[in-house]
This record gives sequence, structure tokens and C-alpha cells, in this order.
Amino acid sequence: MDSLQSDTLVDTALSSRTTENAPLEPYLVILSGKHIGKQFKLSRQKNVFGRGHDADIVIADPKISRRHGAFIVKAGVVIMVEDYGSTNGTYIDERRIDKEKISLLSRIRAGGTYMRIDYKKPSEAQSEQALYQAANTDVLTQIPNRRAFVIRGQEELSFCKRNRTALTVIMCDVDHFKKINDTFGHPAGDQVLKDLAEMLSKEMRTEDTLARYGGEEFIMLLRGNSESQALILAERIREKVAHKAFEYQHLKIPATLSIGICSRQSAYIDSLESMIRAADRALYQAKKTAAIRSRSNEIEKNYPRKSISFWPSRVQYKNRKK
Ligand SMILES: Nc1nc2c(ncn2[C@@H]2O[C@H](COP(=O)(O)OP(=O)(O)OP(=O)(O)O)[C@@H](O)[C@H]2O)c(=O)[nH]1
Repeated sequence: MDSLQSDTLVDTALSSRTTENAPLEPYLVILSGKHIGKQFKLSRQKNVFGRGHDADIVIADPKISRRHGAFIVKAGVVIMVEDYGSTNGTYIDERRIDKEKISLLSRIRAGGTYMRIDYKKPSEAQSEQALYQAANTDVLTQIPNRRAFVIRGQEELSFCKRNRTALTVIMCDVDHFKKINDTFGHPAGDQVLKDLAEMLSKEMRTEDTLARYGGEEFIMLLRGNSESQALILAERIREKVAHKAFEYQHLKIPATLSIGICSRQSAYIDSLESMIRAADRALYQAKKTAAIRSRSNEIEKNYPRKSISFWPSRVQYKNRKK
């Protein structure tokens, strides 16, 4: 498409959509990756995007540079995207660019993240954002829900296959959660789940995903983690939770986790579902047995039992290479 055509497209879109009184404003819409569906208002003349926290638009994609590039806005219209000499480049319709005009039809890619530009009224953008939030976020803990996890997981799986990296699923379940509810009350149980979500989020890297998978079950997806690294992370989490004093209205609530792990090299992954099933089976085993176990190449090793605060907690580590 030449630049004249692209200008005409933006003009047409703007004029046809400004019939209602509020002016249309430019937004960057994320089409893939961790922030899929998210919209960022382009409110500056130069809107720097990147993975660094000093960027105007922070995108958690490890293949995006800290200050990757910028969207340039003039008179309310996004006219250009510029690459700031990023390692992995910026692309328009899969063509690498330095600085180039963009249109409503342009599909922009930086790292593994696809984006496009749209123009909308702030109220329209807000309601779309609210819908996106509601569909993808767990109301209680404010972390991604199961649906968001599955969407993200499929993308992660494609990434791992393309880049031949390993993928790990970790499932954590609060032990005897029913007892927590029965002893301290349902709101106290809610508080434990919220605090847990916050704790687990802090253990994640930007490229990892944490979600609430069910009632008292959390799931993590770790890119490129070796089995032994995953086991170290699981142990750290289990220890931290066992030693944390969860609190609700001055009541101290002890809680422990059981953890199931499935770690596979990309060549051995058939589907995300099979990995989740394997991690779930490992979790089930962890619940049944009191030992901290590692299972690698079908040889089981027993690890010494670690300190337990109140209720027993176990880690079952399962490696299912075919
Ligand atoms: N407070 C609270 N409780 C929940 C929530 N979702 C599920 N639950 C409760 O979680 C409890 C889960 O109970 P079970 O499936 O028996 O599991 P458990 O008591 O943790 O037992 P084990 O998994 O064998 O250790 C049920 O009592 C649910 O009502 C929630 O959002 N908030």
C-alpha cells in the first residue's frame, strides 16, 4: 500500500467515526502475547514502547528491547512507527523497518508481539478494556484466569517449538483449604488466596505466566526452565508459603502448598493439555504421599522432608519424557 492510500484510509476512518460528538483518540491494540486485547492510549507525540519500566508503553515480551521504538502521533493521528535500533527489530506486515508510515491496516510486530493502531472514543476503549479484563482476569485475585492461561499457554507452546526451548507447568494447590474456610471463615480463605496470588506473582519472571486455575489451585507456565530449575523454584515457593503468616482480621492463618510439576523439552510436548494433565497427576501424587519426591527418567529419589508449619506439604516432581 502506498502512503497516499494509507493517509486516505486513516482520514476515512476518522471522519466516519467522528460523527458522534466525542473526538476519536489513537490507541495501540495488542493482538498477541501476555497483554493480548490490551489497549494503550497514545497520548504523547512520541510514545516509546519497550520492555523497560521507563517506556511509555511497557510490554512484557523478552524479545522486545527495553526501549524498543516509538509511535509518533501528529494532530491526533498515528503517522509513524520508529525502531530505536532494537536487537530483534520492528516489522510492518513482516517487513523490517527503521521508521515508516503506518495505517489502520498495518500489522506491527516487535519481538513476538503483534499490534495494530485503532481510533476510538475514550468511553469505547474503556468498555472494551473492561470486557477484556472481565473475560481474562480472576475477580478475587486479579491474576489471569484459566481461560487467559490456556490462550497464553498455546502461544507459549508455539514459541517453545519455534525456539526449541523447554516448557514447564507447575500446579500448586492449597492443602486442606476446606479446613481453612471452616476454621477461619470464607472471607479469611479469600484473603489467603489473594495473598498467595500476590506472593506467587513476585516469584515469576516477566515471560512466565501465573493464573488461578480453580478454587484453591494456581498454575504457572515457565518458559525454558530445566527440570532442576523448576524444582528449585517449587521448593522456594513451598518454603515461603509454609513460613508465611497469612492474616485476616488479626487471625494468623497457616497454609501449605502441594505442588505438581511437568517439565518437557519442546520436542516431547504434544499439547498443552497433556502437560497440564501430567502436572495435575503429579499434584495428585504429591497430595497422596508425604515425601518430597523427584521422578526423573522413571527413577524416583526421595528428598529429605522439609520443615512443615502446620499441615503437611509436599512437592511431587514428575518428569515425563517419552
Ligand atoms: N474462601 C474461598 N474458598 C473457596 C474458593 N473457591 C473454592 N473454595 C473452597 O475450597 C475448598 C476446596 O476443598 P477440597 O477440594 O476438598 O480441597 P482441600 O480441602 O484443599 O483438600 P486437599 O486438596 O485434599 O488438601 C472448598 O471448600 C471450596 O468451597 C474461593 O474463592 N474462596
